[in-house]
Amino acid sequence: MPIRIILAGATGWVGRALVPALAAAPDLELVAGVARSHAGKDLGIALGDAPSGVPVFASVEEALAVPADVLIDYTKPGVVKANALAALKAGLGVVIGTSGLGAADYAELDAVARQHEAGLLAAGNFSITATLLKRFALEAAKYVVDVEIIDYASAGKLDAPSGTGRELAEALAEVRQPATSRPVADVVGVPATRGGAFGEGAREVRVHALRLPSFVLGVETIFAAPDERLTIRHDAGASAAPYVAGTLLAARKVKGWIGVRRGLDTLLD
Ligand SMILES: NC(=O)C1=CN([C@@H]2O[C@H](COP(=O)(O)OP(=O)(O)OC[C@H]3O[C@@H](n4cnc5c(N)ncnc54)[C@H](O)[C@@H]3O)[C@@H](O)[C@H]2O)C=CC1
Ligand SMILES: O=C(O)C1=N[C@H](C(=O)O)C[C@H](O)C1
Repeated sequence: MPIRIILAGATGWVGRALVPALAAAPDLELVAGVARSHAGKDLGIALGDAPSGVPVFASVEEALAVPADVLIDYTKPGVVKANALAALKAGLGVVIGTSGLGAADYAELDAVARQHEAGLLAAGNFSITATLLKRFALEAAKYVVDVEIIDYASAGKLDAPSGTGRELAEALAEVRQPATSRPVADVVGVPATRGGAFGEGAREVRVHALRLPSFVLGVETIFAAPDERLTIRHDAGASAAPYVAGTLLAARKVKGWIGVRRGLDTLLD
């Protein structure tokens, strides 16, 4: 029997790239979409295609009336947590692509997921190359003490840092060695220019978020030692294609554990 999927954000940039991929996957079945502006319509028609038989609801709460196994969420930072909580409480597995949540949110979601014996996979970036950046950066942090992150995105992006940059910073803060840079409390001038911090004390990781026209999403991880530097950088292109395969992989796997996992890297060998 196929895994039944509710897709929140079904008419968005990523959502509309997932719809045909779900339709082409024999082991997955899209049973409902969520998109406030198209509620009550057939999803195929909402996307300008032939009727698909998939209903569109205004909220995840309403869509949960349709029997389903997994919620995929690509909506907005302000709504994703409530969507995930509703789905976990209904016993669904949850796949989160939406950015904006951090370690404290995921700790809360983990408690609810365990209470309801459900799994959740959140990835700041479902593309394979961005996932490799995280893997390589975590490896580099074993050998190089100092690291900071630059997070580039479009002028209109709601959240800062990006989901990609935040997941990377939080993961690096878990494994990095204490920085050699001057503590921010000792900085003369405008300390905020040293960026936002994830983690504690000298092990915190500083993220510098740029929001400018022409960028989609880029994350630059800069490791430095005396007289040398290593830069590991990922740049997203203009289409949502790179996120599709990773999202579907997560939807296939997420019923296989209880609690929260963060990062597509947790599903790779
Ligand atoms: N993890 C990853 O690999 C990626 C994550 N993202 C993140 O995914 C999120 C969505 O990105 P896009 O598709 O570009 O956004 P978008 O703005 O194109 O689409 C958002 C969708 O959410 C729906 N929506 C908005 N508010 C809603 C609500 N209250 N209830 C239900 N649906 C609602 C909209 O109708 C729309 O269909 C962003 O946070 C973005 O940063 C984007 C690309 C890749
Ligand atoms: O908002 C976007 O566009 C993107 N957001 C994701 C993030 O917040 O990391 C990543 C994706 O490449 C594009």
